[in-house]
Amino acid sequence: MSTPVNLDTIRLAPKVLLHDHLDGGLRPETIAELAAECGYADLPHDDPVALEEWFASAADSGSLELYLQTFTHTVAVMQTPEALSRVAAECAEDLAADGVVYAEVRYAPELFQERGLTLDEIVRAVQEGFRDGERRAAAAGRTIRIGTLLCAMRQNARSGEIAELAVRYRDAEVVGFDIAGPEAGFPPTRNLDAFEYLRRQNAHFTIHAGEAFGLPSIWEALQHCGAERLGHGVRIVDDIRVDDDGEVHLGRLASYVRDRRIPLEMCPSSNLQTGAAKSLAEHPIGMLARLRFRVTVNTDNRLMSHCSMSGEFAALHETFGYGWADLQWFTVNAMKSAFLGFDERLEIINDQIKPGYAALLG
Ligand SMILES: O=c1[nH]cnc2c1ncn2[C@H]1C[C@H](O)[C@@H](CO)O1
Ligand SMILES: [Zn+2]
Repeated sequence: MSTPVNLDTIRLAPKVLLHDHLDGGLRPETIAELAAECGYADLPHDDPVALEEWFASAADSGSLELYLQTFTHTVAVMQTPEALSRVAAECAEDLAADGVVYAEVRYAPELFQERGLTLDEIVRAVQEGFRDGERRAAAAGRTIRIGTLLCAMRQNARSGEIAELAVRYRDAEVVGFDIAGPEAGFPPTRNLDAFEYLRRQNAHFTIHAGEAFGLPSIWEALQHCGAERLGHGVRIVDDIRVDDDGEVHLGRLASYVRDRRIPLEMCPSSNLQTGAAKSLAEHPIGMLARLRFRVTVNTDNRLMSHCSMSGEFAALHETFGYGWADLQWFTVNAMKSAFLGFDERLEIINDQIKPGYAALLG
């Protein structure tokens, strides 16, 4: 008999997460402790419970720009190697405890240089933290593997340096590159040199696009920059028309995205906060999944968006009625789209994902 689908059982299901920001997923207690240790006095609250509520409500702003302002406080307490390693280790532990078996976690190294760390010191500290967290998760009976994506911030002009950094650490579990930050006014083509360099290096990258800005940003990300995946990509629905009789028409860009199986890193809770979608029921993920786009489900920022991978799956189950077969489909989509080698992706699909869902399906 099939196991009922609810938050507790979803936690047991193997899950894959491709879009999660390291500086968007700190434990509130850790923020409070790190702030006290490093003398950061500008936290809106010292109490972790109040802090947790503050992040979720401040991020629930209706605009990406306001949402991003909340990161000032997490970034402020992540300026030493010890703090970076701790945050990374806890991230791995928390994801593993939620049943995530493979995650790609991203962050922008350039944000952690306020106290003089070099980019290499930052990457090494985070990688050590992830390895430590993977070991601690294993000791607690959970298997997780974390790949890292390095982000360049769209509003800065350091994408070349960060792309080189990602390539330098490609054999140390840095699996790719991304650009993040405010979308309007900062088209991805500003970073063309970095993307061309990455392509010459046969390196992987995704681009935040089609979140706060429409189709032109998706088109540029794919056709000018060569992105392999789209961070969010929700606005692709602007190129899909549904007639009154229900007939669906895909424009050229939407067709391209679906035909080429371009993975969409969709982050429903985050999109509700930034105004990219009005409600989960109206979120384009429903239509895009129905049309069999390569949809993946992600958290974006577990702290600001007050969510978890299991929570996102549970909300989708409640809103769209998705069952285990659908949740497995999202998970396999994500694993197929990961920036890990083909053989390693296949191993996780065959050894962890399929048996995990088979047991739940009964
Ligand atoms: O959803 C997002 N869109 C664009 N940028 C984002 C989003 N979530 C987080 N960021 C930014 C803020 C972080 O400081 C940075 C790197 O993780 O990425
Ligand atoms: Zn993001």
